[in-house]
Amino acid sequence: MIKASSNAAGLPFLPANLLGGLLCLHRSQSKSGSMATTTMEPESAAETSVPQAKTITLAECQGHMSDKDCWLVVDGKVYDVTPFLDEHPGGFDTLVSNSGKDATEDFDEIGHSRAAKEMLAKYYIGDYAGGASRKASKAAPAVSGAEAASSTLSSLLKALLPILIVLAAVYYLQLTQQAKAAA
Ligand code: HEM
Repeated sequence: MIKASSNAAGLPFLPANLLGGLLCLHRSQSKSGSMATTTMEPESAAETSVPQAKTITLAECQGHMSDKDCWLVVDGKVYDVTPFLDEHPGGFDTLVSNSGKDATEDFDEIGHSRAAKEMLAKYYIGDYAGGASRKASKAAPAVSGAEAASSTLSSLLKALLPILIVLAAVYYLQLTQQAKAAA
């Protein structure tokens, strides 16, 4: 049985301690979650840097936005589609107008065939420094089990918090009534 203690103002410590403990637990969980991410980063960077892909920034891509020199980004990768401009069944202008930016959304919206997706490899020149594009960033949370577990715990605590506050209030009222009855 857990006993409640009182401070100088006669307030019971138990609910506050209970809540405080839970909040600390929550905080330490989030901290360990972020620590895990930072400590794991160099490892995964080392793993991915083995093939030594060139990283290309958005600014670099923006220097290649003409019908003579055309770079675009699809799914976190940069493609120099200059030799393909005249062959593109969707027209060279669609490629030029999608150059110098992340064209993933437009590329996907067209519903390009598997053959078209396989053609991409022919024009690959490096990885996009702007980070994973829409498709890649959607897939990322699914593979991170630790992050998913941490967010589940976080939402569980958020759901429990109002209940704990109500319980603490009821408990406090009971104690004050008992104190009044005893007086
Ligand atoms: C490097 C990137 C790209 C490659 C290799 C590529 C390749 C192709 C190929 C092979 C087709 C023929 C249809 C198919 O097989 O799906 C096609 C059609 C098409 N593409 Fe692309 N494409 C690229 C980027 C883009 C982008 C960024 C757009 C922007 C909207 C675009 C718009 C279109 C359109 C409108 C068609 C015609 C679809 C139709 O007539 O039904 N493409 N593309």
